[in-house]
Parts: sequence; C-alpha cells; structure tokens
Amino acid sequence: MSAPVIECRNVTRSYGRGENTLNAVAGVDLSVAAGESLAIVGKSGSGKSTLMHTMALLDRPISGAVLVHGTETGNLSGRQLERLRNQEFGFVFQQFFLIAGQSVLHNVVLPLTIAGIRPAERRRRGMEVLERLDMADKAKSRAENLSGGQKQRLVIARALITNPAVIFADEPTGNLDAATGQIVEGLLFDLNREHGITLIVVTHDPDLADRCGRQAMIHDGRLTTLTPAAPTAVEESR
Ligand SMILES: Nc1ncnc2c1ncn2[C@@H]1O[C@H](COP(=O)(O)OP(=O)(O)OP(=O)(O)O)[C@@H](O)[C@H]1O
Repeated sequence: MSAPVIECRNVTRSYGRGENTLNAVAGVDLSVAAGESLAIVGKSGSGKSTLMHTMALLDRPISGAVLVHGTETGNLSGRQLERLRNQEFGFVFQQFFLIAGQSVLHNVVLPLTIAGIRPAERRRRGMEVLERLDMADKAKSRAENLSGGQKQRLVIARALITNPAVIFADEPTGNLDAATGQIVEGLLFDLNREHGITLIVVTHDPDLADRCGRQAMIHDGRLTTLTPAAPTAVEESR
C-alpha cells in the first residue's frame, strides 16, 4: 500500500462561537492512500463539504491535524498553504468558478498564472491538457459560451494543469444531465486509474459513490462508517 497522501488526525472544524458553536466536523480520523478513490457520503448538512475543505487546506481545523505527504500543515502560513494547494491539489466543484469574458485557455491556465509560470509555457501546457480532454478546438472560445459538460471538462483541465496528486470533486456531476454526468465521471475515474491521481469525491449520488474504492459516511460531523476497511490503493504513477 502507498503512503497516505492526506491524513486527518482527530480533525474538528466548527462554525460560530460560544453556545452557538457547531462542530461541522468532529474528531475525524481518516487516511487517504496515494492513488485511491474515496467517496465522502452522508445526508445534507452532515459535514461532507466542510471535511473536504479541511482536507484540501481550504479551511483550517480548530483542533487536530491535517498531514499532506506526511507533513503537518497546521504551522504553515497562508501563503505556504496556498502554494501546497496549488502544487498538489486540483478542484472540480459543482459550480464551475469560471472567469466570464475570458477564453477557455485563459481559464485553464489560471493555476499556472498564479504560480508565476511564463506565458509561453502556460500556453504549451494549457493546449496539451485541452487536447487530452478533447477540447483543443475550444481554446479560444469564451468560457461562458460552453455547454455544461464542456464547462466541467474545462474545470477538469484546470484541475489537471498542475499535475496534481489529488483531485477533490464536490458534487462534480450535480449540474449536469445524466449522460453528460457519466462522461465527466468517466474522465475522473480514468485519471484515477490511468494516472494514479487520488480522487476524493463528495456526492449524494450512490452510483458515483459505488464507483469509488472506499466510502466514508459522515453523520453530524462524525465519521461513522468507512468501507471497505482496507484501502484499495493503486501504485502512484506520478
Ligand atoms: N460558513 C458556514 N457558517 C456557518 N455554518 C456553516 C457554514 N458552512 C457550513 N455550515 C454548517 O455546517 C454543517 C455542515 O455543512 P456542510 O456544508 O459541510 O454539509 P454537507 O454535508 O456538505 O451538506 P450538503 O450535502 O447539503 O452540501 C451544516 O449544519 C451547515 O449549516
């Protein structure tokens, strides 16, 4: 089995103060092996997105620790967290978070722009990833003019551009019709299987959850069930 790419140790994340404090995630221990696929499931409001955001270093836990490749992240500065996120993680959320008025290519290379990569290199890598997702002919189109499925493919291209170790997907097919959702789902699992990218998916969709190697069930912020007990990790191929 590969070493954990992400490890949560007794992670608690709360909202509000005093008697209004709500532990949206409470004492979660969870280890994700490199190359596995994990679904985070549970009822609405159970804490799935909060857990994912905490694992993805978008939110800090109020207690406990999140380790990435074995490194404790609690002492990192905001800038260091941002760099780690940008290098290691890709994000595919239900809302596409596209910059309207800008081209598909501009949107795809955004993480490289943030990382300070030069324009020629950005363009080369942007076109490469768009070709991989069969979207090269749309490179110059305005992002807002794409169909829903094309937008989500753009988002996957943007998530892939930094060659991430982990893709976090929060209801990735939630805004898509069933057929388009299947295509996007297929793409995500191909990346997991063929490129060893770890996939962590928050979903209400039982079929999508079933395609993942493991399922973590969250109830009132607590991890209640983890199935199967042993991770089905594939070799990391990065
Ligand atoms: N920014 C916030 N401020 C205050 N409370 C919040 C905030 N974000 C989430 N919560 C609360 O934390 C709890 C967990 O929310 P979270 O979004 O993680 O659940 P979820 O399982 O992802 O829900 P859903 O499936 O509906 O998206 C909920 O009770 C929610 O109301």
